[in-house]
Amino acid sequence: MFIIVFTIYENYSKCCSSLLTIFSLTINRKLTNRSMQGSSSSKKCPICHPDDQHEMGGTICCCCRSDAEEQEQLTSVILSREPPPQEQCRGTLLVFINPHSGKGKSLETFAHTVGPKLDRSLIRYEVVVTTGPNHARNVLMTKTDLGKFNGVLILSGDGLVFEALNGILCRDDAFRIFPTLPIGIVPSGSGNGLLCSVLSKYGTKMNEKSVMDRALEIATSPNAKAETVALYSVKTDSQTYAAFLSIGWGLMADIDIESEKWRKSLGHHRFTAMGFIRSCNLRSYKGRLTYRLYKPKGFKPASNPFNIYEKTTQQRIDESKENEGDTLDSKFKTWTLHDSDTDTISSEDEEIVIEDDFINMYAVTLSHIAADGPFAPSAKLEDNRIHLSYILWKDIGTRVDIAKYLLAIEHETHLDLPFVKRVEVSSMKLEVLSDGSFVVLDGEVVETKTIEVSSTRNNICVFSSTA
Ligand SMILES: Nc1ncnc2c1ncn2[C@@H]1O[C@H](COP(=O)(O)OP(=O)(O)OP(=O)(O)O)[C@@H](O)[C@H]1O
Repeated sequence: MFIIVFTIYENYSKCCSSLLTIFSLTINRKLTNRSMQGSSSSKKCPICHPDDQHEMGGTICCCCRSDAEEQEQLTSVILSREPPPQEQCRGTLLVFINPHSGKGKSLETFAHTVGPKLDRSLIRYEVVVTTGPNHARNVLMTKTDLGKFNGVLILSGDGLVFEALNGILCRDDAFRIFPTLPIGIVPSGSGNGLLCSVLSKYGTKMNEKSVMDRALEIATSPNAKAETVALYSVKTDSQTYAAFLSIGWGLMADIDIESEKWRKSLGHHRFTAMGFIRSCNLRSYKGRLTYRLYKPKGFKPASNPFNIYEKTTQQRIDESKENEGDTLDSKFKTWTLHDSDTDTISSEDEEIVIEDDFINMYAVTLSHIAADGPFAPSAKLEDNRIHLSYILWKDIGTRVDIAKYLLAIEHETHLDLPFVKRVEVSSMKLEVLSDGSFVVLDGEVVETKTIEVSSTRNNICVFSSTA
């Protein structure tokens, strides 16, 4: 009884705080609009004041301007900035801005904060404002001068990072580019697990402001460093992907995807609100999960931090070629799987198969999936093991257990609950045997009935600290 009351109370208070957030955002926007209206022109806006249309020359105020117009204006501010002189500049970034990510503030963040800071740091940039899904992917897939950049900066969430990496994966030089082209993130999306995992390693507090402040500092610093983050090979019914964060199916995947409609209004509170609804309306799904337990097999992953502006990507590629010699070139043509086919399979390496009714299956490769507590506290950036956890229908008592599980995630105690099974694996395969849920890879829905994930010895590099 206590738990029910407590659960309702906690969720109720969180819902209230979310409603307050919406309320304050609305008020804030109205106040901002009003103050801008007042200051912009003494003549009245012809849309706000249709009766005064006889008054010629009034400019349309910002609350009447469509989002598209606002975006166009911010884009032209960004594109018209004078770059620092080539001879003084420390390096160049390729920047992707998704104007619709999260609360839709990324253009504003770049125009007013990131751009001016990069200018002061003498860092040049080439900006791509993404016009829709696959824009960033196509640019990275086909760009012939990627080698001239010191890094890629992304103003969006994990979704655009995933898309960018999979654009690179389509290139012939993908496995040369991954470890030499650092990815920086300014958190503008609603899910920023990669950034939070990186920042938490250096003790940044996991709240929206601290994460944003630190991310801005690193993204615009001439002393920024990048370090290794493990990359995973994923095969679905029809495609191969590169992934860095998570594979979900069942409860948590549903919460993530079904709450997307509240992305703009609730921000990250959308997970709490949908979690509450879904634990009241619990569903289970039939599936077959096959995995192999992780063994280090002599692999010792390292962080390998380096200064981003000391060399361009091409210089880093050339340097690694010199150090390795041409004989190893084939290693950079495709994935280097952790469990190679040539390994002798011992009895401990055997695959374990579970066919059952699942409530949740969630596997992560990094510590954080969002800016709250870590989902897998023992996960390390460079380490290539997959932290798999799942809940079977037969193992839970009542649906209160699920509410307890969702609340426990915030307090980092979810993995200690008796009905949560967890294992560290080097490969896993999920076969979906009933409809109704989503298969979600790094926060993005993938249309498939089978998904196979393998640890690899490949890595990307991510902006992580300042010297
Ligand atoms: N201009 C655009 N309009 C609509 N979608 C876009 C645009 N540019 C990129 N996208 C797509 O939007 C998705 C952005 O996801 P991302 O995680 O970066 O942001 P987000 O706001 O946190 O989204 P989500 O909450 O869905 O994860 C990517 O899949 C990308 O392909």
